[in-house]
Amino acid sequence: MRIKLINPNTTQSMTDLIGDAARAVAAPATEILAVTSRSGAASIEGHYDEAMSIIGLVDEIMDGPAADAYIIACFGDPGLLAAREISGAPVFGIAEAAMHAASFVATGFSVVTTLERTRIIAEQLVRNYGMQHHCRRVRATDVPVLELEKPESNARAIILAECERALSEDRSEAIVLGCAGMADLAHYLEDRLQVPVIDGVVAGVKFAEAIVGMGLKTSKRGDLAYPLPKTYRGKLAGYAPE
Ligand SMILES: O=C(O)C[C@H]1NC(=O)NC1=O
Repeated sequence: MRIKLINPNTTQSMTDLIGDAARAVAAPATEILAVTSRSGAASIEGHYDEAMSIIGLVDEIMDGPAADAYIIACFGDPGLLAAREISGAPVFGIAEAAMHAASFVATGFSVVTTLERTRIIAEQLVRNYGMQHHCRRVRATDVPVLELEKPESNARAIILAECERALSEDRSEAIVLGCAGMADLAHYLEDRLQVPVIDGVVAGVKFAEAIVGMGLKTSKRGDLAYPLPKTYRGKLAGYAPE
């Protein structure tokens, strides 16, 4: 099967890191196609960045070789429901996938993400996904997304310390990494924390393999049916549903 992993920000180095994490766990028969959005923000850190990322995400679903499943590799799961509308193939957001994976291996988990403003967005996702009974707390580290890959940011140590506080203060038994750019930290953290540390990229790949393997596709009844044909005007005229 082919899984298309879409980084909706426009930073290729993050896509490379995400693709490596996905390929490390993909089954031998799974092809991982990791792509970077061709339009939008270098990093997605807020509602406006998320909104502006959706056209680039849609382009990646509409263009190029068809995939058996799509993964939105951004912890805000931007455009997840719109992507499910336009795709027959299953679409996964890494936040939703990571939270469900954590709920299978721990009674309670904490999310450790980047900025305070994305912490608030992640809290909204917890409620949207019905994870209030499993997620003990969402924590911010104040490490900007693009600083994660810079050794001088000391991101590893900062994130490890926040995870340790989560285990001691939140009564959590697992950690969800709240940014696709943390995908390379899961083993480092798990070795030191001795609890499950879930990266949504990995969770997304394995859930995609399972759902596709079950022969399931996105329901085209109700709100996830293909968009209604209509006229679009202005800059988005070319995106009119046919
Ligand atoms: O909101 C965040 O901090 C995480 C989110 N932003 C981004 O560009 N990739 C992400 O996973």
